[in-house]
Amino acid sequence: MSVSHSLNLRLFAPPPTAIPTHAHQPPPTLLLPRHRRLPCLRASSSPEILVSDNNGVPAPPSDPSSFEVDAVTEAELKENGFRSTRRTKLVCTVGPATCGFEQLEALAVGGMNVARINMCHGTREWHKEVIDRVRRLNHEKGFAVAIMMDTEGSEIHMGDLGGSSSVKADDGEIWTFSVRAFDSTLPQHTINVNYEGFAEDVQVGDELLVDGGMVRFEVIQKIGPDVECRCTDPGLLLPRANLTFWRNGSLVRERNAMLPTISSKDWLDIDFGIAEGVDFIAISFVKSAEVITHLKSYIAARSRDSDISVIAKIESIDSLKNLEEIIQTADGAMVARGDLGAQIPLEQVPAAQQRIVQLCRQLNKPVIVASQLLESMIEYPTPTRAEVADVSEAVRQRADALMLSGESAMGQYPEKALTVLRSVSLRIEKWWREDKRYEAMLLPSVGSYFSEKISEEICSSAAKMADNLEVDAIFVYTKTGYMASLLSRCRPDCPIFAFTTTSSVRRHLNLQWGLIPFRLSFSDDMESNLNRTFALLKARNLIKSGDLVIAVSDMLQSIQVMNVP
Ligand SMILES: Nc1ncnc2c1ncn2[C@@H]1O[C@H](COP(=O)(O)OP(=O)(O)OP(=O)(O)O)[C@@H](O)[C@H]1O
Ligand SMILES: CC(=O)C(=O)O
Ligand SMILES: [K+]
Ligand SMILES: [Mg+2]
Repeated sequence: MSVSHSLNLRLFAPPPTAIPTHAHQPPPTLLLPRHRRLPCLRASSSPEILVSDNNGVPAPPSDPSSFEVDAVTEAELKENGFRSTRRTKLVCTVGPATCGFEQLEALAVGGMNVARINMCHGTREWHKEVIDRVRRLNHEKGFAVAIMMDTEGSEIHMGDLGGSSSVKADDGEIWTFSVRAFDSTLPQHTINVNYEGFAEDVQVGDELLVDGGMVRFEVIQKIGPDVECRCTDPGLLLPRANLTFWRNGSLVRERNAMLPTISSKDWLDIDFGIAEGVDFIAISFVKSAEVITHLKSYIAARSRDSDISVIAKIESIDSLKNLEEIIQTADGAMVARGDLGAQIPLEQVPAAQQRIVQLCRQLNKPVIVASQLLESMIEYPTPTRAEVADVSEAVRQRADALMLSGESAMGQYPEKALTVLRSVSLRIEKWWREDKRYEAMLLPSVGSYFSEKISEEICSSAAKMADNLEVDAIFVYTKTGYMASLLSRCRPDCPIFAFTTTSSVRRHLNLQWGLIPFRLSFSDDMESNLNRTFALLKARNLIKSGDLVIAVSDMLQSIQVMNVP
């Protein structure tokens, strides 16, 4: 059976026949089976994976076989079929444990969708090498791994540990926190602090928290630029770990509230990110929406055709206060639980996470849940049960992406940690589909223009139809990626194949839930696009005759339901 039904909603150029221009108007036109009327394009003998340009430059539209999908997606689709592809996306922080080409390749093969570089650590030259390697990987192997640059932000943190990757602080030990610049090696039990005003601001009796309480000290004495502290909660000190100090049970933040969100060093890093053409810039310690607006206009002025997305990291009390407008202004958000847990009581972090994830979905912005998902795997090859439960909860909340930090940057088992994220995501997604455990979420309209509202209606209808008809996949043809994001937002049961014309949009879509992005040069003629896609996918055994597909497009604003011929 090869049946196709189509509903076309055209806003700007209505053809002579009566075509409804509004969802509330007369019933959709049901056209006759399409593929009987159409010659199916023959698949070229073996359509090559088009090597990615990786700078967002579309492939020449004249190339008829231009089609880009990575080997891992391809293998996954072939092995397990559409239904069991992973919907939750995975972000890996790249550090000394994973910066080599083979290590990066292993992560890409393991499911890394986005590589994060943290400008708190390493030099720009180091980061440039990582970016170049990821680019090469995309170029040579057809991956679409996006690059996210994370700014340092101007919070108080420790310095490097004189070359050590970590140092143990034991109970009762006396450590010196100092703003002095030591020119040779650090004296024993001494930690550098980056903030000049540190010794002035802290008081004897204050509690000093490293990484939000992973290690705790009590301030016992101030001697000029040095602050002597006693370790009260032992643990591992990591280079450049964040520091907060607490007095009478509250966070002391008058001083660091004066520090700018984007420091002068951050601006240089941002210039670097723009020059390198990273896909996402994640801004640490965002306090208000203004800083996002400011950064976006800076990026726009610096690179006119840049499509760098700005991700707001929610990791401070102020960001929670201004949450809605921050998310509204940004292109996405990160639940940065590491620092967030240092600013609000730990028991409030889960509720904050749930609120941020829900709000992002309502506002149609991708959201990443980050930090300590598999913290114990920095040292051990298996996660704790509690960590698996935490990952499951983030997947169940249907966050767009999960992120590894220390686990992939400097841990001993980066690939194993990624495997855990992948297998837990797959299992929970399956459980949730089979048991229909999700609560329906009210998704308010987000578009400002009528055409955007039509797109929203089309996508929510298509997603609902896909669930009710149990289709195998939704195909979306989208130049900007907007229609794909609207479909992803509906979190349908089936995967969404997103066909887009540029590598840059393809990489951006790689952060969003349920999207399998392909680069394909297509035309405004949906019938020929569909036939070409079917031919290309069939030639690679990615789909087969009879698969039920819903296709939508942002050029035509249409919905079509059909069996693959
Ligand atoms: N480029 C790098 N070079 C060296 N070490 C790194 C690098 N990136 C990360 N790390 C190590 O991995 C750990 C965890 O990384 P992560 O990106 O979470 O940093 P973080 O310092 O906790 O800051 P943030 O709050 O920005 O996440 C770091 O504390 C650091 O020890
Ligand atoms: C990711 C990050 O910055 C944090 O958790 O603090
Ligand atoms: K950072
Ligand atoms: Mg942080």
